[in-house]
Amino acid sequence: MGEAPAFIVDDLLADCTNGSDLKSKGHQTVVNVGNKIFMIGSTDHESSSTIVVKVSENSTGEWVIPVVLGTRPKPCKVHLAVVLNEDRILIVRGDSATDGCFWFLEVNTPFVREQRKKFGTDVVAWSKGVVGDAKKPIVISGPSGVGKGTLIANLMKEFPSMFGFSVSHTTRAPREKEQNGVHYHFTERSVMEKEIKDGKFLEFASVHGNLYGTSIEAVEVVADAGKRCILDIDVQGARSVRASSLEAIFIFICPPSFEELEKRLRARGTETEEQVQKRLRNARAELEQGKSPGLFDHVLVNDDLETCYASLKKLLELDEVVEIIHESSPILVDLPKNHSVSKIDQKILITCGAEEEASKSMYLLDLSSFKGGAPGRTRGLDIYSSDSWTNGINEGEEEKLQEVEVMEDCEIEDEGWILKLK
Ligand SMILES: Nc1ncnc2c1ncn2[C@@H]1O[C@H](COP(=O)(O)OP(=O)(O)OP(=O)(O)O)[C@@H](O)[C@H]1O
Ligand SMILES: Nc1nc2c(ncn2[C@@H]2O[C@H](COP(=O)(O)O)[C@@H](O)[C@H]2O)c(=O)[nH]1
Repeated sequence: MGEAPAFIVDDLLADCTNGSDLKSKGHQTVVNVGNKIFMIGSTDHESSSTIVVKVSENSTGEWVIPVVLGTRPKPCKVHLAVVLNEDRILIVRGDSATDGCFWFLEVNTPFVREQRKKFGTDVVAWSKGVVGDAKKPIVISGPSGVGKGTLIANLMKEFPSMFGFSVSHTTRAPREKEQNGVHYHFTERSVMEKEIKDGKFLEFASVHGNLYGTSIEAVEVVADAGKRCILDIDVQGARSVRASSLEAIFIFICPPSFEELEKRLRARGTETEEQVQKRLRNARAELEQGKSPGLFDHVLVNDDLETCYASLKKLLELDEVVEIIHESSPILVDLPKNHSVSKIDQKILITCGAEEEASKSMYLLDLSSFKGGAPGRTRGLDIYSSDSWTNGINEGEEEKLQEVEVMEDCEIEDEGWILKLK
């Protein structure tokens, strides 16, 4: 039997208050997860550009605003909320195309639990849902001067619509041809330290005397553009990403010899002698760490550039790919206030329009193979509209879905914030 969905406060208010002024309080949903209640949405008196989250312990009834991580969805006229696996809440925004429609509010995932310890307070994290199975991000590491940037530039040039570069933050000064926002976000140390403290970074490390880091946004921007993200980060960063929930492919690039590495670094001519010495000292340690068991999935030796690039393309299964740019046409989920939702296993059926309406439409959201999550996107969602939804549902499940109780009677207490099941 499926779980009951969250309560849509607006709808409940409409059902239960017979037009009292409680109805005018913006759109919020209230959901119970474990011993906590989450209010998601905004009220008329909250002029926020994003959906607000409040949390209350069941026992206290007092609302607090938790630390909210990740890019947040903008408020919308109507949304629905469904608790999934007791650790995240699915939010379906009513007025967006599928690429901005599905959001996950993580309330007790491993990432959130880890952040809660770090902040010493309640933490929730947003992760945008991505329809379809976007390919895993690629982490490329290796000592300075080995040719990571050159290999990445080749990939981006040959497959511009397939790959996007994760633009890191750094406190180092820009080189002559480097552009802010393209090669790096060049940042003051104090600003970057504050942003790290605020949880904006997926990973960061002190590298050759400067601070470098990948913001969550840098990775999300690439995913939003429908591209596969490439991260050029040092071994410490790769270790942090490995420990995070971002599922990626980890590739280590080695030089053919230490002498050749030194030659390339000097020939590049971007560092002072002192900096070259420092980078070479660090390179010895990085080459050792590159061998750490379980850290890298692939090791490539960049001796001849063309050969190494061909090997990189082969392991990314691009050796026989010719880039074709095609536009996808997303399904538009038009979620009116008048909707209902049912859940069975990992499938969510959204019915728009009243039962008796001839024009009612249905969407089936299949979450059975979702992956990833905060920090970053939740990938692998499938959506079927009423014309095609039987494609996404197994034999017998259609009947089971219809058995699910959609709404239950409720009582409103405390101006509609706390809802009690009868
Ligand atoms: N296979 C190769 N053979 C010879 N030179 C190479 C090869 N690959 C890259 N180079 C050259 O080596 C220099 C360093 O390359 P690149 O800047 O790509 O290294 P990197 O690993 O990105 O360094 P960093 O980590 O410092 O950013 C560049 O001048 C580049 O043109
Ligand atoms: N941990 C991270 N390392 C990063 C990041 N961005 C770049 N790097 C690594 O720093 C060194 C030096 O880079 P350079 O541009 O100053 O030559 C190199 O190994 C990069 O891979 C990051 O966001 N996080």
